[in-house]
Amino acid sequence: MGSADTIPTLVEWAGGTEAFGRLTALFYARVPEDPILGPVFAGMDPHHAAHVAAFIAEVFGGPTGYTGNGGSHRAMIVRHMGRHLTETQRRRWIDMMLDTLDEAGLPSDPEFRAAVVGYLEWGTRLAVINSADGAVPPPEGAPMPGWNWGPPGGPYRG
Ligand code: HEM
Repeated sequence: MGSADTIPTLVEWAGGTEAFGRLTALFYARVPEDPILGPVFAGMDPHHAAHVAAFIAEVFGGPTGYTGNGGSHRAMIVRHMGRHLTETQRRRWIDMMLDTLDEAGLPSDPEFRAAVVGYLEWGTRLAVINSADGAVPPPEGAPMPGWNWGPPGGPYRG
């Protein structure tokens, strides 16, 4: 974690990539029993939770655990294409993710949660758009998105 005069990345503030591993493991363990999300993720890759954790941690300023293992921004988008995700499914995904952030013990301070919610709104709405007919994937080599603290600028430390 950054010293008092440096701004930590969102991953550092959360306690490292492992915190996101905890989050997605809990989330995707629950998904099969959910009446709305269960069918969407039927046949999910067994490594799905770990891949999503690596992706989010990389976006949040952590190590290159997704692109360093063959993933890319484009590959992630392609995984959503043709799935025709609905607003109901998106909303359920984000609602469950917000509950799981609490259960997995990720930081609950206003600055961290504002940044995370902003990202989840952005990312889930893009997932829906990219899952619709006619979506065009980004080019090979398109950079991973990066997310940071946004307007609050960093965690509040008194
Ligand atoms: C911020 C939001 C999201 C992120 C960061 C994200 C991330 C990812 C990633 C990284 C993959 C590829 C995993 C791999 O490489 O194996 C993936 C696949 C997938 N995502 Fe998302 N996703 C998001 C939102 C959503 C939403 C809202 C839905 C549905 C309601 C969804 C449904 C799926 C499905 C069905 C797959 C394929 C799973 C499989 O068959 O293995 N995603 N997502």
